[in-house]
Amino acid sequence: MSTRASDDHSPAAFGRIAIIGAGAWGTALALAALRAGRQVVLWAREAAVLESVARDRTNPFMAGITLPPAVAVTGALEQALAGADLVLLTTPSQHLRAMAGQCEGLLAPGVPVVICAKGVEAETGLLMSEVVAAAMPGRPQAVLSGPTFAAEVARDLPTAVTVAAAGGTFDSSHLAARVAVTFATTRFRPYLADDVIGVEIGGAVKNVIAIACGIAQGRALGSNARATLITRGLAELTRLAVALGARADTLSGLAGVGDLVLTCSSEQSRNFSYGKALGEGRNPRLDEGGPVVEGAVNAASVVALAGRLGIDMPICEAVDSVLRGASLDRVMMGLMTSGLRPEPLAAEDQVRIPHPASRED
Ligand SMILES: NC(=O)c1ccc[n+]([C@@H]2O[C@H](COP(=O)([O-])OP(=O)(O)OC[C@H]3O[C@@H](n4cnc5c(N)ncnc54)[C@H](O)[C@@H]3O)[C@@H](O)[C@H]2O)c1
Ligand SMILES: O=P(O)(O)OC[C@H](O)CO
Repeated sequence: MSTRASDDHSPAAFGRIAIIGAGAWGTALALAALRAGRQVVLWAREAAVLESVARDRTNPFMAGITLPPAVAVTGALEQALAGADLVLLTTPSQHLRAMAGQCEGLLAPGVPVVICAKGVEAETGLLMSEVVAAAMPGRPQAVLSGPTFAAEVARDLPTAVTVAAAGGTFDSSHLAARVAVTFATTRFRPYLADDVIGVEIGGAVKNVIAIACGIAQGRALGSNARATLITRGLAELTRLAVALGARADTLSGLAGVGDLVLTCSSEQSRNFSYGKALGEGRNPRLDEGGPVVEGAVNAASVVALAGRLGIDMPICEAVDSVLRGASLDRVMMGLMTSGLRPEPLAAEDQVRIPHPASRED
């Protein structure tokens, strides 16, 4: 049984949490909040989820877990938000704007939201925090990210996350600090950050890199290839984050390296598994209404965002090309034979030596 971590100087925890989106992540976070002693209402969009919960307290998005009666589940958004003092937005990235807009019309002023989706909006190239700022003007917001397979959180396996919110020192009124104490237990440990952009870019881009690692796995390219993709993937997401105003060291934290390593190393990851299927020469389907594969949905928007900023992201570009139908072997050859360059981030744009095996340099 988990116990709540608190002390006399703790920021005030939020008491009643509305979780908007009963996919795997919303379901897992509902259990985490309940274990931390909070009242929880989970909003489900699908009739099939509501029927399944009514029948035997299970959720098709989270196999093998029985929801305790204390997690209230409803299909009525107004009911879910009534009396909430904190709202978690757990819908996938491309639906966040619409859900945030619906919530805004129903939610009391000043109630903060926590963004739990990882991605970049396809139509606008905006980060999730920017989407929410547009859909919920002036509303306090935080981002929760990090290495978190929902199924492990649901089973109460030890997990650490990053909670980021803007605003200087983490005093007791800081939103990140309040969200952290709301969720902290002996099995779920939040860390605080104020670099919202860095945290968001880590979560959005690692999904694309995980597809590349899955492809390498499916192609049996070996462990060296995977370590290279993770390391050079980190260089890519750090470059993009810094260009957007983030701090490079944020990307060495849980929401950067932590999530990148997790997602790039495990078939539990939907992004990694999707890439593996591609690498094996299969044609995996992205089912409307099925489990979300954010990297496949977001590769093009990450590449477009990087392009607008003039940031070189060869691995993300390679994944985007493969998703558009380019030959895997040609794309891999392109990655291996691009110009030779220094490794440290700070110097890598300064020198580019033509690769002897490439006719394009
Ligand atoms: N599953 C995880 O392990 C995990 C962990 C951390 C973060 N996340 C992130 O959380 C977000 C949600 O992922 P998930 O794993 O809970 O999803 P999921 O694949 O388990 O479920 C799909 C979700 O999409 C929702 N959905 C489908 N169509 C919709 C629409 N038109 N409008 C609104 N909602 C719609 C469904 O209701 C459901 O909540 C993603 O951005 C994901 O990257 C997931
Ligand atoms: O299963 P994935 O690939 O969507 O990854 C889930 C989480 O983002 C891991 O932190």
